[in-house]
Amino acid sequence: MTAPSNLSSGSRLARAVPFTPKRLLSISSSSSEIARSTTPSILGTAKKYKAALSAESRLRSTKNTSLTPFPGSPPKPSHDGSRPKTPSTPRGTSPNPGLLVDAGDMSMDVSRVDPEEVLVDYQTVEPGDISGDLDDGQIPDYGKEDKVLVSIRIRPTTGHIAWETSIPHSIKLLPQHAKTTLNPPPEFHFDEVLSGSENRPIYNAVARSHVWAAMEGYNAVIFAYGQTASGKTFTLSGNEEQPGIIPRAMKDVFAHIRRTSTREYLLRCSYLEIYNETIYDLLAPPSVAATQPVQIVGQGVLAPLREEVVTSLKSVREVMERGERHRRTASTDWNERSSRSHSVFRLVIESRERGEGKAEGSGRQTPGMRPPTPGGTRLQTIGGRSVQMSVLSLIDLAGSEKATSDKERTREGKYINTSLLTLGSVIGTLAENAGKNKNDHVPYRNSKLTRLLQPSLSGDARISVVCTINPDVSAVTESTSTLGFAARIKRVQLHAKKKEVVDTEALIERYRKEIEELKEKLAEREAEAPCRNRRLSAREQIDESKAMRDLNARIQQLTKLILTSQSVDENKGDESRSASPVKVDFDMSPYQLQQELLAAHLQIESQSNQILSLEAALLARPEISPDAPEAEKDKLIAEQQKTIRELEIVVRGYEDNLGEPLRQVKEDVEREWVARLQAEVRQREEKEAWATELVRQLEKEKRMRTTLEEERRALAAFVSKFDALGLGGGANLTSKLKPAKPTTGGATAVFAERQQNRAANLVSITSIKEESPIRMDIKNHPSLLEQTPEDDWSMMEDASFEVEAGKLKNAGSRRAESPLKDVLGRKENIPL
Ligand SMILES: Nc1ncnc2c1ncn2[C@@H]1O[C@H](COP(=O)(O)OP(=O)(O)OP(=O)(O)O)[C@@H](O)[C@H]1O
Repeated sequence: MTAPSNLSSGSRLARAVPFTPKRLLSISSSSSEIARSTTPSILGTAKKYKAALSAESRLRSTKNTSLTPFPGSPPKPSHDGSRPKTPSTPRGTSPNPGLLVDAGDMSMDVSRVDPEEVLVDYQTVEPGDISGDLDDGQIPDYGKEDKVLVSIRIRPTTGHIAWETSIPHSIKLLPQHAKTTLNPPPEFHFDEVLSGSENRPIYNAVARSHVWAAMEGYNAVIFAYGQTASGKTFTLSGNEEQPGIIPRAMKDVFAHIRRTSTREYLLRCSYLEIYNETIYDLLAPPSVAATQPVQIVGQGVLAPLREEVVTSLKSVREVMERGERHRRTASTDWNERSSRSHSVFRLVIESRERGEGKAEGSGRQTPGMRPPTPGGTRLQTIGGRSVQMSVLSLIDLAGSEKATSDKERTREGKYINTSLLTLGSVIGTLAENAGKNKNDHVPYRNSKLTRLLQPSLSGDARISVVCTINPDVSAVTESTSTLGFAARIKRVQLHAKKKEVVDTEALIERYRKEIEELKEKLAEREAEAPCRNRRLSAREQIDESKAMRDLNARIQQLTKLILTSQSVDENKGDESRSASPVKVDFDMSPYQLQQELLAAHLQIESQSNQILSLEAALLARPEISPDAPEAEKDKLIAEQQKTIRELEIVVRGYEDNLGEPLRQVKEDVEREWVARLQAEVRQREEKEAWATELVRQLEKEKRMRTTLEEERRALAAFVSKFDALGLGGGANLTSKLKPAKPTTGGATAVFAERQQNRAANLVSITSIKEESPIRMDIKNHPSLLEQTPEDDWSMMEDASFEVEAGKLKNAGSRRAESPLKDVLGRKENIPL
């Protein structure tokens, strides 16, 4: 299906909506004097909502039955001049004094009423509150819990349409309207793409699931975003014929209560606007609102903020009407009644299970006794019935716009555009963080709007966004920008959780009761155990003891839970806290925040230590409550004494039967091993002494061998010299001197004799070795003199090192008288 047919078939299109910007009555717009009453209140739907309106409201609704004039048609002049003036006129000087009186008369300020008296349940909802097309009996599907529900609403136009839509999910710019023909224009896909002037399908598609989620305990936010005059207010507020999301949501709230017979509700609403970066309370008397702007004091916590308790659709209507009257709207070049501020309608829904009868005597406290913390629950947790709390926020953003011909409007437009730009960059960063799993800084603080939305945008709410666009060719740039915003917010990740405040005292009481019951059961089983075990098979006995162990484990677990709940209770201060208790003040300096964080860390640490020591103390103490009967205490003491006696017997038996023999064995073993160790040490010392001696001898013999070698060489030189001189006989000398021939008794003979002596010496050394303490077959081994120092010593086994000290000594002394020494001693006799 294509857009033109679709868009032009909208039910309201018979009354074509010219969208071309027009200067509207420049005098009235510039003077900011257009009465608000020219626009019918969205709540002026007396015919549709059956509940009766107050006389005051009726009077107003009869005045305001005319439809919103479409841009282009001249605004109706103010009849009574009661319209609150646009910003140039302070709100406190509203010319309608009746408004101030109304505010006081009709209000049910939550701080002045007893919440227990204004509870709503299925019995108190009037059938008229839920009649009509909403109560169709279908409970909506909540959709994707972790994603923002993003829908596009295309307003009808009589102009030339630039967009092609494939209802219900996609929209694409017609190629001929694209800035460049290089790339085909992108196709955008959303959860819903809707058109036409019917508000009911819009509500069902984009809001109903979120309203129900809020009733079930989730925070929910529904907001409209788009260019000025694209239909945001029409979508959220609607008109008499086409009530928008807010009135339909309120009707659905009561429809939900009507069909939930098990719970009772406390509903309170507030209405505020952000105008030129200041938050104003639309429900406070204008003089108060003007002088005391609302501050954001913590995550989603606003003060001072008037909250009105509502008990019926009629009361919601009255409250909303009051707020609507105070909203700032003005005629601009594009919209006859343009919202000049962002408006936020909040409904705080608290609920708990319905109890039996009234709350008297059930622990409830009179209002005022315990002042509620800002952002905390008003409803008390009674008798273990926890309180669920959620906030439904319905936000009509001001529209982005170009500079107008009016100075005041241009100034407002700057603020509007800046806060929308900040919203865009916050959404962009959140989308980026979600897509790339990053944690980049999100600039929430750059505008009041984003600060207000921070808890929701951080993921603590279910969010539905309706992006309204004008499909006209003249608005392609703005519509493309709106679709870009819609595409980005679709990527934001949510993780909204139900908020529940638990009545810890009741919980602890419940745990205590369960422990008592379990202990009784355990005692019964233990008492029966002796005779029962005789009857049971081995298998059954195992099962039985497992069951006992399970009972014990459950008792331990419950006792731990009591401790944890108690410590939570001690820390909760003066008010039951919600499950999301962290309230950070945005205006704190980083240093203050650091200090807070440090203090919180220390507190957590000391608490966990406390829990651990308490657990240990609990485990160590006998399992009996202090207020138990004396007989029970005596019984426990007797049992403990019996256990101690048994343990003593066991210990004595151990001593008698095992202690003594074990000691003897130990002593024997010790004695034996000490003797062995000493022997080993002795042997090792002896081996070391022998090795040292051996090394010493080796060195000595090496020296002797060197001396002998030198002597042999000297002798040989002497002999050859001697023979050369012919002194030894037998040698033919050719010299004049004619040396004598060596004779048989000459030097050669002396040399031969000396060689013989040397051999004899060697034999005598060998004989010394035979007496060595080393038991080895020395005949088959070379003597130390014939060995080089590098020779392998490893052939000497340990066994051969049995030292006989005497032999070693003798050998030593004999070696001192070795014949080698004779040879050396006779060296000087050798003729040179
Ligand atoms: N879907 C629609 N069907 C019929 N009329 C519509 C539709 N959408 C918007 N209009 C009409 O167009 C005019 C401008 O709409 P509206 O005031 O809701 O725009 P807006 O986006 O809230 O503008 P602003 O940002 O300036 O407040 C109104 O007269 C409204 O009745």
